[in-house]
Amino acid sequence: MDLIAVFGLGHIGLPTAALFAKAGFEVIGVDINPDIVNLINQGISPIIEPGLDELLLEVVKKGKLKATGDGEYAARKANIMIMVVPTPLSADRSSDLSAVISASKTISKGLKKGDLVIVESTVPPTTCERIILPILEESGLKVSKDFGLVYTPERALPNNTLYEMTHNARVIGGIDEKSTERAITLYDKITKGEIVKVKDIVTAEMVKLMENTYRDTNIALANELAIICESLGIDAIDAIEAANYHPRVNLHIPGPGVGGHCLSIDPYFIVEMAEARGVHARLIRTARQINEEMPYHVLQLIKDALNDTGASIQDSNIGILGVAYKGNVADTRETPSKPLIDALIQEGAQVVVHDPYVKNEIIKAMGAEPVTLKEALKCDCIVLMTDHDEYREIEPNMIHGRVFICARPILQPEKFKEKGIIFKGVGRP
Ligand SMILES: NC(=O)c1ccc[n+]([C@@H]2O[C@H](COP(=O)([O-])OP(=O)(O)OC[C@H]3O[C@@H](n4cnc5c(N)ncnc54)[C@H](O)[C@@H]3O)[C@@H](O)[C@H]2O)c1
Ligand SMILES: CC(=O)N[C@@H]1[C@@H](OP(=O)(O)OP(=O)(O)OC[C@H]2O[C@@H](n3ccc(=O)[nH]c3=O)[C@H](O)[C@@H]2O)O[C@H](CO)[C@@H](O)[C@@H]1O
Repeated sequence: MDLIAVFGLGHIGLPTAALFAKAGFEVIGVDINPDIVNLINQGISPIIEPGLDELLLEVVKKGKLKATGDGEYAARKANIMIMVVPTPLSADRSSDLSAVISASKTISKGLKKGDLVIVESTVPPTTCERIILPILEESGLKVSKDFGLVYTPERALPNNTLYEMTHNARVIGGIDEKSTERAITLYDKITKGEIVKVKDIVTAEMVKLMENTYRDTNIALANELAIICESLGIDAIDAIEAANYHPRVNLHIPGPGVGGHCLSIDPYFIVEMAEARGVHARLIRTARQINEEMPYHVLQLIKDALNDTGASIQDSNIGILGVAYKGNVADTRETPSKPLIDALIQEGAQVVVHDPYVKNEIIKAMGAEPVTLKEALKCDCIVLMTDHDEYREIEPNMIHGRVFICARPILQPEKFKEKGIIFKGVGRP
């Protein structure tokens, strides 16, 4: 049986490694962070994800999954290498492929005849052929003749990762038929969903970006419609719900912006590649701009609501509910709460934060003071930014301040307004 090395033991790499280990493979997990390696070798997951704690403990106890910081050793031992390292944006919004380049160099040092390299990291189209392949060939081996190369996007939804990783359709595109077929046989061992073979590696890279761009663009549409509904004095959530009764309409949910390591980044990978070819991805770029401006729309709602009470941001304390990028996760990457907190602090507000999932040190690093929910609800102005389930239980009598800004449509405005609370929300009249 193939020995698999997974490079990058994060939100996607760790569940992937654990699932292959559970399927019976010997798996070596590689990570450059020694704390992550240590925790995993004790069977402790550094990531909060339903079902992962139990699965990890089981495969580590059985000796099926071992973590290491020594990538070269792992590459020499394994015959299948899966790359799931991060691909963030640089400050100028171009792709930062430094982790992909570094992992490719490590794999190249241990590459052997007959190996298969699989890329799962989300990358701009052509990255596998243009950047990863030449590094792998620095080994002296030739692709197709000596080793295989495949791109397969991961599309699991955080907070439902294990289910979606095994049940979603899996798209696979290889550098040649042999690579593709070998990857199909491999992923078939952990996939109950359909396996979709695409013609080439660039198509597979592009599929991933198209999916997230579709979602980001649709959320931008919902956000723009929400702002228009606010100006009309009508409830965008009611309107969207009614519109979605149409059999061919599926409007998304407006909110305070789009966060996470995927939707807020991946569309820029398309923009980057399009621009390099002289194509202007106008819609995709505009959608990003609309979503990135949403935290400042929330800021305006706060200002307007405080103004209604004769107060201002400078003399108010603000309680933010939620800094995770979405409900019921601990991930704060690209969270819309961060630009809002920055803007509030810059305008002189006292900012406290409650988040049941996010560690206090992460909240402090954002420049805010972590507090309990009870304390946050005592603030002059409360701003609900994340749709954690816990916040769905908030009742008007739990609130001490007069202003409640609800950036997610998870509470009924009327209930709060009836009690004299100034309630404003994205898309709410
Ligand atoms: N998080 C998601 O929901 C999701 C879903 C689908 C695809 N993706 C893509 O998967 C990739 C990984 O995302 P993630 O959310 O798992 O990231 P993550 O930050 O949670 O994990 C990445 C891990 O890789 C490690 N790492 C960095 N450089 C390394 C190197 N050179 N060698 C070995 N390990 C290294 C880091 O220490 C970290 O533990 C990204 O390209 C992302 O776009 C993410
Ligand atoms: C195409 C798709 O489904 N891709 C998924 C996505 O996972 P994700 O967790 O990043 O996705 P979302 O849940 O969409 O959240 C993103 C942000 O958008 C906000 N949002 C969402 C819906 C809405 O109607 N209104 C909103 O405002 C939400 O609060 C949050 O900030 O990318 C992963 C990595 O590539 C994929 O693997 C995974 O399949």
